[in-house]
Amino acid sequence: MSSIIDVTLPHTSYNIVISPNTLEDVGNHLTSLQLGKKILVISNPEVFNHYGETVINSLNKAGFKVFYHLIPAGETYKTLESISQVYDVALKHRLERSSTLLALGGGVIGDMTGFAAATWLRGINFVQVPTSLLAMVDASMGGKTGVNHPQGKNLIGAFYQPRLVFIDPMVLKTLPIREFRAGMAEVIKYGVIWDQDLFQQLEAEKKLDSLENIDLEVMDKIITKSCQAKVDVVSQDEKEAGIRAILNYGHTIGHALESLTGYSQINHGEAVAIGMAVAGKIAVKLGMWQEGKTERQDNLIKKAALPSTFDNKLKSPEILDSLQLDKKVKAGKVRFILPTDIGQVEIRESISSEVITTVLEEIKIK
Ligand SMILES: NC(=O)c1ccc[n+]([C@@H]2O[C@H](COP(=O)([O-])OP(=O)(O)OC[C@H]3O[C@@H](n4cnc5c(N)ncnc54)[C@H](O)[C@@H]3O)[C@@H](O)[C@H]2O)c1
Ligand SMILES: O=C(O)C(=O)C[C@@H](O)[C@H](O)[C@H](O)COP(=O)(O)O
Ligand SMILES: [Zn+2]
Repeated sequence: MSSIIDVTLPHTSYNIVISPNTLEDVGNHLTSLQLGKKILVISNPEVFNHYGETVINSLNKAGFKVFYHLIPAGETYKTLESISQVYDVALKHRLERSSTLLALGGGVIGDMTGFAAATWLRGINFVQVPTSLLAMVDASMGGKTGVNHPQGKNLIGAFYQPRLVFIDPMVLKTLPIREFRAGMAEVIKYGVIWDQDLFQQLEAEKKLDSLENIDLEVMDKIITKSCQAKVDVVSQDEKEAGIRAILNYGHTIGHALESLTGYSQINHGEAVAIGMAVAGKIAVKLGMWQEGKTERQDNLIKKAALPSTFDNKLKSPEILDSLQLDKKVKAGKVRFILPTDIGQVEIRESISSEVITTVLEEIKIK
């Protein structure tokens, strides 16, 4: 069964279409958007080998003139250099203001394609066809686009909304298991910050560690509920002036771990899982929520076979330093998103370095 979530924002609106087994129809969903004829598909070789032909045939059938450009897979390619190559291809094919960049891939491809679309000719159309669980439930919607700086995650970017997000959950069948688990981290995040029903549904599942262990209908519901949670938040605060910061739960520490390890040792979802474990423990130390609730969160993290500890090669002082580059820093103060209940969080500043260091030391692999 397919479902549509409407995203209504002050200056634009678009649909998130969740439609299992219908990737070959993606072109038809674009015909009503009044796009120009040219579409440049941005993907990586892994994803393109699986789904490139289906998507390109579908776009051709719907009357579009299609080009493609592949960027090697991985977070280490989420750079300005990769964006520069997209510009060169856009120039070569004479993309116009009415042309479209279509992201076919995970969050790395989606964030970069969105940023290229936001900046080429000062803004051309952008469509998301997310293929990883993480991109389906989070990265493909809401308009955060950009690339990493060697010292800090997503430091370069723009808010730029897609015209359509088209999700076919069946493509998850080829997603490597480690990446499936990474997506589960953001799903668990929504349970903690926003949707206690989702949290309880995740608790009711025996396993969350692979697609094979989850009924397909349940998986579709998990994806839909997660998208709805993100849309509920973003539609109240498109550019993170306030409440949207809660979507950053687990990311304060998570992003620091990703950048300090060169974007190559732990993936984004793993970093967020560790970050949520840290945030839960900080909240307990501050008396904001109870040990039992941290355990419930950490059990979900474990059930998804995600990490909640990290290697002790990283020193707490360098992690504390890296937190200063977080985009939530305000007037020089680091802000954390901390849980107060299942389904509820608060934005807190002035958490002492001592509390953060104590928790970091507690959760390190000894
Ligand atoms: N813009 C946002 O709101 C937002 C939200 C969350 C995360 N992000 C960003 O998203 C990125 C992480 O995204 P990700 O977890 O998708 O990582 P990713 O894009 O690196 O994809 C993970 C891996 O899975 C492969 N893959 C993807 N779909 C596949 C499929 N169906 N079959 C086979 N292989 C497939 C990719 O080739 C890649 O090797 C990070 O850069 C993070 O910062 C952005
Ligand atoms: O959409 C948001 O807002 C989020 O914070 C979602 C996060 O899962 C995502 O990783 C986002 O890219 C992080 O944003 P950043 O502003 O901290 O780079
Ligand atoms: Zn994230």
